[in-house]
Amino acid sequence: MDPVQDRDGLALEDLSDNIDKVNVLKDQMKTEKTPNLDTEKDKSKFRQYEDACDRVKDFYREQHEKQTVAYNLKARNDFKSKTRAEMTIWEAMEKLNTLIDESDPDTSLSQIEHLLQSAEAIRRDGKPRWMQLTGLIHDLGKLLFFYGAEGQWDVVGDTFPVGCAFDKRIIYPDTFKGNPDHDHKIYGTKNGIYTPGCGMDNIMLSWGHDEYLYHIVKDQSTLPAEALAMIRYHSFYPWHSAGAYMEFMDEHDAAMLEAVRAFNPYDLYSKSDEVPSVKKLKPYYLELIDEFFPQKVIKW
Ligand SMILES: O[C@H]1[C@H](O)[C@@H](O)[C@H](O)[C@@H](O)[C@H]1O
Ligand SMILES: [Fe+2]
Ligand SMILES: [Fe+2]
Repeated sequence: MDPVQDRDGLALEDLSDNIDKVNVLKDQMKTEKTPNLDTEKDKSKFRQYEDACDRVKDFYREQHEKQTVAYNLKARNDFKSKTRAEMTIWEAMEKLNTLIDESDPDTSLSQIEHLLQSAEAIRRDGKPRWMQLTGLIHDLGKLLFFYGAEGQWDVVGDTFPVGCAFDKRIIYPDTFKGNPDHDHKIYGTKNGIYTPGCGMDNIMLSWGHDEYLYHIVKDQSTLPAEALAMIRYHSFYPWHSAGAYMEFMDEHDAAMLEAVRAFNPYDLYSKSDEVPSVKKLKPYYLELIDEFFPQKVIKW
C-alpha cells in the first residue's frame, strides 16, 4: 500500500520517523542542561556564554580558529557553483528538524519549533506578514549542514567579519588567537581589507546559515530589504547588540540595523515561549509562504 501523503506530498511515515529521532536527541540534550530551560526566563538569563556547557565552548573555539578569509572565499565559491536541492520551504523546515544546534545555550527545542515560536511571537505582536514569514524561515540556512558543510562551525553560531581584526566584543574573543588570520599583516589590522563607510554589504561575514539563506531568499522571494537584512545579520551580535564594526556602515545600513534590532527579540526571547503545535499552525504558514515565494519549489 502507498504511504499516506500529506499536502506537500511528504510521506507521513517518514515524518513520524523523523520526529522520533528528534525526540531521542532532545532527551540526550536535556541531561546536559539546567532544568526549566524552556519555561519563562528572565531576559538576562539568555546568552550566558561564560556559564555555557563545554559543547558550546568547544564549538566556538573551533569556529573561531577555522573561519578565515581563505575559507570564506572558498565557501562562497562553492555556494555559487551548484544547486544542492530542490524543495518547498515547508519541506526544508522538516528536513532541518533533525539538526541540533551545538552553538545554542538557550534552547533544547527542535528547529521547526524554534522557527514557529519566532514567527508566532511576531504575529502575536501584530507585525506585518513579511516579518512573520521572516521569523518562520530565518534559520533555514542551517540546511547547509546537510550539503557539504565541514561541521557545524561553518553553519551555526554568531557571525563576525573576516579580513580585518577580530573585535573584542565577539563572544570568547581569546579563541581567535588560534586563527591563522589573527596575526596576518593586513587581515590582522583594524580595518584590514576594508575602508570605513564601505557598507556592510561589502564586508565578508563569517560563512554560515545567515549568508547562505540571504542569497537564496534575495533571488527567489519578493520579501523586502528589511527582511533580507534580518536574515543576513541576525547572528551578527557583535554589530547589532554589542555595537562593534559601526565604522563600516553606510547610510543604507542605519535602517537595516534598526530592522535587525527589531527582529532580534523575537528570535532570542521566544525561545522560552510554549512549544507550538506544528500541525495546527501549518495551514496558516503554508499560505503565508505562497504569498512571498511565487515559484513554490526553491533551489537550495
Ligand atoms: O547559537 C545561535 C544559533 O546558532 C542561531 O541560529 C544564531 O543565529 C545565533 O547567532 C547563535 O548564537
Ligand atoms: Fe540563526
Ligand atoms: Fe533563530
